[in-house]
Amino acid sequence: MQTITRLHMLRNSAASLRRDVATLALVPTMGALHEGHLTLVREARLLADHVCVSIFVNPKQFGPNEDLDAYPRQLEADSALLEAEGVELLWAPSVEEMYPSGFATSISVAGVTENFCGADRPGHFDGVATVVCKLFNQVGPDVACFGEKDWQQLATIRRMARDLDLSAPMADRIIGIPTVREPDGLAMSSRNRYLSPENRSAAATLPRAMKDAIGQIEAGEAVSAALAELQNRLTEAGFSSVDYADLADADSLELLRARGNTPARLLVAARIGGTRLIDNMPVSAAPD
Ligand SMILES: Nc1ncnc2c1ncn2[C@@H]1O[C@H](COP(=O)(O)OP(=O)(O)OP(=O)(O)O)[C@@H](O)[C@H]1O
Ligand SMILES: CC(C)(CO)[C@@H](O)C(=O)[O-]
Ligand code: BAL
Repeated sequence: MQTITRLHMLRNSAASLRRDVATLALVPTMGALHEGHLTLVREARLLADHVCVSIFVNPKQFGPNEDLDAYPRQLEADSALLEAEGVELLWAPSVEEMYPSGFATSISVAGVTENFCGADRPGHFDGVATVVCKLFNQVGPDVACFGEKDWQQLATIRRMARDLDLSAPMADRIIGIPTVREPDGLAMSSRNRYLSPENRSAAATLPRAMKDAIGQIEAGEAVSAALAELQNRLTEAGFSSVDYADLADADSLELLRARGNTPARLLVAARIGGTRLIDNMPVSAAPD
């Protein structure tokens, strides 16, 4: 595996991997890799001849009081994991390489970013869209893989790719990979390592309570009652706040007050011991 930190070298290496008819998949990450990321890498391997993984802790998607400085950085350990997966290219630019002095452009996607993390983290999705557009242009992948764990992020990137007619990758080659979970159901996340053992065990209430709420909604119970019960269970388990717990149309992310006849998603963000956890799960459409 080649590790590259300078853009002119990336362009040569990515171009040479794509020579002939070979295809290239990109898996964008912020590092601190876990099985969720490695699952994306394995799926990417099935979709293209070569895989490039990017590791870049993107300052533009962190708010002023968020964990940019504390975010785990472990390039050597990550590199060894990727090497073992047979990844050909690791793109690990510095902040200066990604955002040279004078950098002045931002991509803003309306609509899908309006609620949920978009409302709680102002500017977050502008930062994500901007860096992902740059990563696409830098690497020029045929396909790119993202986790469904970050459902709103995936919807934002797909919207951007459609709206800007991106060709590397085409919007329909932006692939969502189902959330990889710990044995107790908690979605894997680099931020789980912030949790104390006590909070880590309480955190498993999140996916359990979400599943139960979905069961109630699918059985015909009022959405508001199911969501209220979900919030109570999180509070009882030791979550200090619930940033949001809502039902949305799975594609547009418009809020739904009742289960409709299109696929929906239950999305939750909640804090425990200072750590903000997010999760989302499908809610099937109501039968006609
Ligand atoms: N448990 C998971 N299952 C599937 N994909 C995942 C999982 N966790 C992260 N990903 C995906 O990996 C990619 C890189 O995510 P990132 O590096 O931010 O990791 P993360 O674990 O989500 O970190 P954070 O704790 O910052 O949210 C994203 O597309 C993300 O959706
Ligand atoms: C897509 C991403 C790599 C952009 O920085 C990041 O938001 C992430 O890791 O999910
Ligand atoms: N995986 C999402 C990246 C973030 O929370 O900034």
